[in-house]
Amino acid sequence: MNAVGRQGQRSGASAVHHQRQYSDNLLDSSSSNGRWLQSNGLQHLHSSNTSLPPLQDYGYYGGGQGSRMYRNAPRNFNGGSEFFTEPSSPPVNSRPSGQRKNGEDPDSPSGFSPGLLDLLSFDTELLPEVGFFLLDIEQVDEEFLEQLDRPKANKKSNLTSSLPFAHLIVPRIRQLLALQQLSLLGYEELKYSYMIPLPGQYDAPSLYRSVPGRNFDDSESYLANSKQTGRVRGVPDNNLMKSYAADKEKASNVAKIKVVVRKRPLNKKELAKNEDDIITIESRSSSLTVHETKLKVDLTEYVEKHEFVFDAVLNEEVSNDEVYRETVEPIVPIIFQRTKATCFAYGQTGSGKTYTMKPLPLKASRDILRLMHHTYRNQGFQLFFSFFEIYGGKLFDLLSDRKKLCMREDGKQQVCIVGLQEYKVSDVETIQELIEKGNATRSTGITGANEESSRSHAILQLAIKRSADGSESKPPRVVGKLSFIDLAGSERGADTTDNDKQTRMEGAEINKSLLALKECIRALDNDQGHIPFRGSKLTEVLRDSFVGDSRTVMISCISPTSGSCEHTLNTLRYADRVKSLSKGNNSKKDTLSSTLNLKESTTLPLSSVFPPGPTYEDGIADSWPEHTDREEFDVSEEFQEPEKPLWKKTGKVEAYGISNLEDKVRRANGQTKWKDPPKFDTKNLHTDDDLNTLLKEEEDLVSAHRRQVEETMDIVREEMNLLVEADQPGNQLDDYISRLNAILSQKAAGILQLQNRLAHFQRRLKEHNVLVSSDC
Ligand SMILES: Nc1ncnc2c1ncn2[C@@H]1O[C@H](COP(=O)(O)OP(=O)(O)OP(=O)(O)O)[C@@H](O)[C@H]1O
Repeated sequence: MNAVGRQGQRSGASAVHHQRQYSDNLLDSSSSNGRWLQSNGLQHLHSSNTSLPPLQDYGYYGGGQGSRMYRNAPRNFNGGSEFFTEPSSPPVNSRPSGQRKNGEDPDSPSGFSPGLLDLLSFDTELLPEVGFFLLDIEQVDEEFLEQLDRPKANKKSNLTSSLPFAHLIVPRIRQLLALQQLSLLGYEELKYSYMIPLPGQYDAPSLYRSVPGRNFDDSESYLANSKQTGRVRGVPDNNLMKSYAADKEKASNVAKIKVVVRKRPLNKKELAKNEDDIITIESRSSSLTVHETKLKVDLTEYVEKHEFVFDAVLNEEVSNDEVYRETVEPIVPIIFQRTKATCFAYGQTGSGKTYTMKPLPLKASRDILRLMHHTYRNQGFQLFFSFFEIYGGKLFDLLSDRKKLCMREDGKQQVCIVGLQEYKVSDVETIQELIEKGNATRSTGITGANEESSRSHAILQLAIKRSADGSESKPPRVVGKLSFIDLAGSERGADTTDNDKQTRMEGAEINKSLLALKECIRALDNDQGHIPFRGSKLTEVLRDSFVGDSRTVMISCISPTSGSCEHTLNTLRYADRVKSLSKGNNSKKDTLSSTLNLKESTTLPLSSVFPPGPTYEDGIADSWPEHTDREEFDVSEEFQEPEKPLWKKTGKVEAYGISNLEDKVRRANGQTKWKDPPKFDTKNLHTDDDLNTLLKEEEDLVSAHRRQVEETMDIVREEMNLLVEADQPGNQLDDYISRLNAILSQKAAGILQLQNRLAHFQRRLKEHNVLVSSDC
């Protein structure tokens, strides 16, 4: 049984800059704390804490001795170039007079230097200075609390004096424990380092954890305010309750999946060629419109608009800092709460994936280290760094001269990458060097051509580990992980038709991994028991990021020009599917998103078997059917399984309900936007327009069918995974089969609708032909 408490306090004068100093060791045997423990018969607490590392041993931001400065000006997580250094204790001998080493001189509290102290060294004379204390509540039990509260709670105790403020602190600790029991506070949250505001000192809502948009040093500004105003205010009990509940809610508010789109600016070449920017962005509504130029049957041009809504849409003026704030920053704190998070960039070659991804790990590392050395100080967290790539289905270590790596699964189905170098890192400079080294290896890999980077997935992982007992004597275990993936260019998945076999194979592998990634994310967000991680090397490697509490941020990168229109639409459709098919898609914005995207996908008016002909926006009713839309991902050979065997196998297709029918087929459709559906009237048909309409419908039909095929492909792959898993002991084959049946029922309904649609089209074409021949 032991507890470690520390108090933080604000330095004296300056509101802008202030200095912090830390005790050399929380439980220095010569400290007042040590003496207090001894005098109170609690020396066992003392000795059990000697495993704690000395506080000055950070090696953070270059390390070194001497007092380091915090800037107490507003600052956000990413910090950037901002001045932020961690304090450390100056050598004892060099301490200025007037500053007291913790516990050295208990009789002169007025000379007490600001810093973190052991809870047990509280001194009543420090009352105006005391801010909060940190508590390793895992170690706290009722016996301990009683001992702290001895005068009231345990008259028979051998303690000779009570811990100062025990009467204030103990009820707080009990309150926290009660919150945990009420599930308002997770055990993990409670377990590690809590800063508990001292009653009567602050009415600050939550000092113990940073939240986005707030300084890590907010606690200090609270302290500063409190001191400046000289106010001593009570903290209503329910305020604390509320703050914990609110914080918990905040953590759970970090969306499981967040899809952000980033548009890059026109580059020099594009500007020189006077290329059009075809993408308009409405940041406030997180929407964007792609203006696609098409040709009518008479070869006149018209513009078709495709609208999309995502969680955030970033225009070409948005900086990398803002991208970080929008994407990764909110998930950094929760990886200390046993969360595995993945951030990946998706998009065609040259759309800005690397440009976007490159700065993120460094910014995240900075924040992680800041949390480790500040909020989670002395909790035994360690940061590990690794960087590897997947190229042609094989793994290469980017920090070991592209050494080939093997992936293995242990008995507990934990994936480990044999031979992968993992570096323990404690400062940003080292991380920066490692990132640069990995990037250089990546871009000069194999052929040395930059093109190759577009054909590999680069995975940079930041793992937070901690040994079970918080000490370094045992090997640390992963607490949370943040993976950054710079994916292969999405258009590469379509290289399966290339003449070169190598290129085809690469394309198939990329295709497979992009599909598998999408599937895993969807399965994750739907809390499906089965995550189809075996779909590709990429998802297998990321397996541990797909189990437990996970978060995914997808950044879709798009190029602005008309030459990239097709790829841009494919990227946006991929992103849309990742987002809109998810169960968690229930925020206000998301509802808007699905509504809008649904509106866009009304190409097949399912409510009618004989749907009216469409009118396009901008008064453009007709279009020549341009079959320019390539498969979003060409079907790789191994996915080209026929549907039939599946249907036969289950034998239940006819019995399936047609629920979610419209939804399913709408999803399977393209993004073509339609105005109010006009009435179809054969009498008013005008030859060219009608032909355009019909051909446009045919195009839509083909596109719907294409999506059906893609879905079938997914199902086949899913089924293959299921069968593989079913062979393993303990798996429930029945569950798998019924889930498969459910998927197939939706599929069957979709195909049925497609058939109806086809019949309708054939009828209309016939009518059209009759009309044309009578005109002649
Ligand atoms: N938002 C942006 N602002 C300014 N320049 C950008 C932006 N996004 C991309 N660029 C520039 O565009 C070029 C291509 O970007 P980048 O290399 O990141 O593309 P990519 O998608 O990673 O390509 P690949 O898949 O081939 O690796 C680079 O020169 C990059 O500096």
